[in-house]
Order: sequence, then structure tokens, then C-alpha cells
Amino acid sequence: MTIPLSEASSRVGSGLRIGVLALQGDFREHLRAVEAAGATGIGIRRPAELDDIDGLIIPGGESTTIDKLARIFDLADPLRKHIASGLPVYGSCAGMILLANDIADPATDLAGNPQETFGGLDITVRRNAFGRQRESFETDLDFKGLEFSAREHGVDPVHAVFIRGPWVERVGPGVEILAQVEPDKARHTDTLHGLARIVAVRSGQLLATSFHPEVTGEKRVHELFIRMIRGEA
Ligand SMILES: NC(=O)CC[C@H](N)C(=O)O
Repeated sequence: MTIPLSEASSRVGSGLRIGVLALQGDFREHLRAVEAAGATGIGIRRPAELDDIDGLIIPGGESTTIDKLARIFDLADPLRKHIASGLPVYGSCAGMILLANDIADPATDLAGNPQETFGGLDITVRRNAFGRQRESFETDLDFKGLEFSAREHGVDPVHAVFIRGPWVERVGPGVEILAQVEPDKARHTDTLHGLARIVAVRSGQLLATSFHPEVTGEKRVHELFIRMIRGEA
């Protein structure tokens, strides 16, 4: 049976079980995006639930809160172990921060302890780098790795929504840059200091974006993640 192209792409994830860390943030939007790509989405709140998934998404939200709740729910160490043993993980926004090995400007709690990350991705992120809530902005990005979605004129840009998002200030060896915001594209361009800022990266089975494809109906970033899990990207 030949499956029409549009339908084939909507089934790219069929048979896969993708966990979405469901402690805080926009995990419902990610669960919806996963289902739209044809995979089964599973909200993750307990360590044992990590054993039975093909990939994991860490959603947008507040990285300090997700960090705190992950420790309270005894999920932080199991998560680190799964990441270290090769579980494919995609983090958006707060999820990117939680995947980063280093934070340039970590928040501290009342006792002065800096926030922690799960780590795994050899990058340094700067939180709220593009400014505060009212500096949130949207822009179109060229995004590497979406060639599978090319049409006659090439790959359509990704419409990206930034909500107090981080940018990546350092990438380690082996980290591939997938997308950058050009200096004239941020809401308040002076915040970029004239530099293109890295907003999407991949290293091995880890993928991270500063923005939120889960809120715009953009399916291709989730499809890329599913292709990574399948070993097709
Ligand atoms: N939209 C988001 O996920 C914002 C991330 C938030 N600024 C943080 O540091 O966690």
C-alpha cells in the first residue's frame, strides 16, 4: 500500500513511546505534538517510567522549578543515568537549560545553592538571554537537519517563538549548531550585541532548542527528534 506523503510524514513516529517530563511547564503541548507525529506520548513523573520509553522530551517552563521538582521526585539522578547511557532527549527552552552541562548565570536558591541541570549536552547556556517576558519575540529561522521536509523551493524556515528563552554561548566539540538568530531579528536587537546567537543544537542523541515548536503547530522539530530515535537522522 502506498501512503500519501502528507500521511506518511504524520506517521513518522508510529510504534514509538516518547516520554515527556511532566513536572511543570508546557508538557501537554509536547504530548500533543508527539501524538500529532504519530508516536505515543507518555507523561513522566516517576523514575520507573523512564525504563519503558524510546525517547524523552524536557518541556519549556521554569528550569529552576523543574530542577527542584526532579530532585523531590527522585528523578534527577535516574535522568542523568539514562542520558549518560544514550537515551535520546529533546529539550525546548527550560529543557535546553536542563540538558546543558553549564549555565553562565545560574539562579541561586535562598540558601545560595545554584540551580542544577541534568546535563549531557556540552554547551553553556545563558538564561533569559533575549530579555524578559515583554521582550518575547517570534522570527523565522533556517534550521539544519530538516532536509527531509524539503519542497520544490527547498526547506521552509521554522517559525520560532521565544519566551524568555536561553541562547547557547559555548558549544563543545561534537555539538552541531542547527539554528541561529541573526543580529537584526530579535525584538530588541541591542540585546544580541551584533552577534548571531545559537538557538538550536544537536549532539549525538541530544537535541535542544531555545524556542517552542510545540506551541506553533510546527511538527518538523519533533519529527527530526523521532528520526534521531529511529537512527534515520
Ligand atoms: N519558556 C521557557 O522555558 C523559559 C525558560 C526560563 N527562562 C528558565 O530559565 O527556565
